[in-house]
Amino acid sequence: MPGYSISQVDTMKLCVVMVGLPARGKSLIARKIVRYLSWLSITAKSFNVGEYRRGYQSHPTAEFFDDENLESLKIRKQALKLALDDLIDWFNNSNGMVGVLDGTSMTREKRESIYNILKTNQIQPLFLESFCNDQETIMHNILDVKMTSPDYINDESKSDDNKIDSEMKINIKDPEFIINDFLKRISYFEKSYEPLDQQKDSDKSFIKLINVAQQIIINRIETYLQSRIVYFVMNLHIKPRTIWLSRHGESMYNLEGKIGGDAGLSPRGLKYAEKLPELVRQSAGYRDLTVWISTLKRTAETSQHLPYKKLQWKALDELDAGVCDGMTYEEIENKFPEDFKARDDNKYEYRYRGGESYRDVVIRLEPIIMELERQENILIVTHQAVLRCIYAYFMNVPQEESPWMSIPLHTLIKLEPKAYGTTVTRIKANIPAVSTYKEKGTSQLGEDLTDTSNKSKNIIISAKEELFNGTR
Ligand SMILES: Nc1ncnc2c1ncn2[C@@H]1O[C@H](COP(=O)(O)OP(=O)(O)OP(=O)(O)O)[C@@H](O)[C@H]1O
Repeated sequence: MPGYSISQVDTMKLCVVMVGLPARGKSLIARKIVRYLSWLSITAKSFNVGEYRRGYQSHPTAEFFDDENLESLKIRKQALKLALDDLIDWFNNSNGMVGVLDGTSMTREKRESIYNILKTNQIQPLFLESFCNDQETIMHNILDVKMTSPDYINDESKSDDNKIDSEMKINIKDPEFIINDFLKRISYFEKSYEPLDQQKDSDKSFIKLINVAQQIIINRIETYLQSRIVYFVMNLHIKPRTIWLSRHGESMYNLEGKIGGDAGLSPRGLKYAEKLPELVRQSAGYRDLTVWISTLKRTAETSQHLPYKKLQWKALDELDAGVCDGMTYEEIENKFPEDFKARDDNKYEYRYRGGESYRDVVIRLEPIIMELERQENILIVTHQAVLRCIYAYFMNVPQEESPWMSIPLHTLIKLEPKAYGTTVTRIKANIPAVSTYKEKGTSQLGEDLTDTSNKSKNIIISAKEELFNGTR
């Protein structure tokens, strides 16, 4: 049986309607909401109105966004209509639960019309405005994401450079042009912008983020799902940060092929613990960071030489194998053959007798993810299954694939979340360890490194690699 999840709490379809001027982080927030909800098994999808508009006008200059330009106004209205149509289709035909309409929804009149269309289709609207008047943040955002926006960058697949150049009559890669053009675009939007207002919009459910999360106004938050979204967006920040992930060093149980338990480290595991501070220093420099470990001995031993503040989290403990705790996979296959097969068939949902499933682990990790969103530089030393779940959140790995990802021992993984993706670097310690990877359909441990057909297993392996030799 799948565990309890927030997806079962509200049955109502919900549409988050983004509101705000360009370069206010709307798309970024929209994508993060979708990633967070999908990780919690809530079917979510974002519909970006700009992408629909690009179907008609791929490289517009600022004047395209002038409301007095009737020709382009028609195109913009059409793009919004197509995005809304697709969103409603998705709710009706793909069991959608939370859709995000990622446009600007500048005026009260436009929002009212979106509100009515959604209500007619039994979809609950939740407006989410990112309001920002801090010029430094706006300029940072333009430099961060708009210099590489498809609006300004030539799409190779269209390969008609001359046409685009003549349409825009500019050098599309000129940064100064992009900044000025984008600022002009914003000024056109400003002419009609009507921010959400506590009095005028008092009948609507809305969240208003002011200057990232300096101030937050919420209005008519009525359902559990809405309140989860409020809580999530409240915790987002835009400061640069890095997250390092490491499994504990090789344990005595790992050597014996046993799962679970609370064993200490093997001699090679202890060597990894000794090398870890150097590995981290090499990657983090002199940044201050906090180390999060589980309550199990092997993570405490692994982190013992790290010269940083440490926090223990029960939620970071390894997936509970219930009655199979302390057994080898071979023993499990002999003693519980049906369970062994059931787990291979659906590893995400399978719950060990008296223990946990991956889904259960995800649910207990939610506070960890929330806290990670709030924090800056964190190193997490934890266990294979837990690490897979955390990695899946940052890298948007689908549930059916995440339990099969390969995360080897004695390897430090560096995640750098950026505006539109996360950079991964894998740093090997060069200290041998057993493989604890179990392929589907066998009880033997070890990876077939020549087999490149298993997409999920290779997700982490394909990350950029850095071999650490301690001499750099
Ligand atoms: N709450 C926020 N307020 C201001 N900036 C933010 C916020 N959240 C994220 N950002 C920043 O916004 C940038 C991403 O901008 P994004 O493209 O998502 O803006 P947008 O509002 O969707 O713009 P457009 O309307 O042109 O599509 C990133 O640099 C990110 O750091």
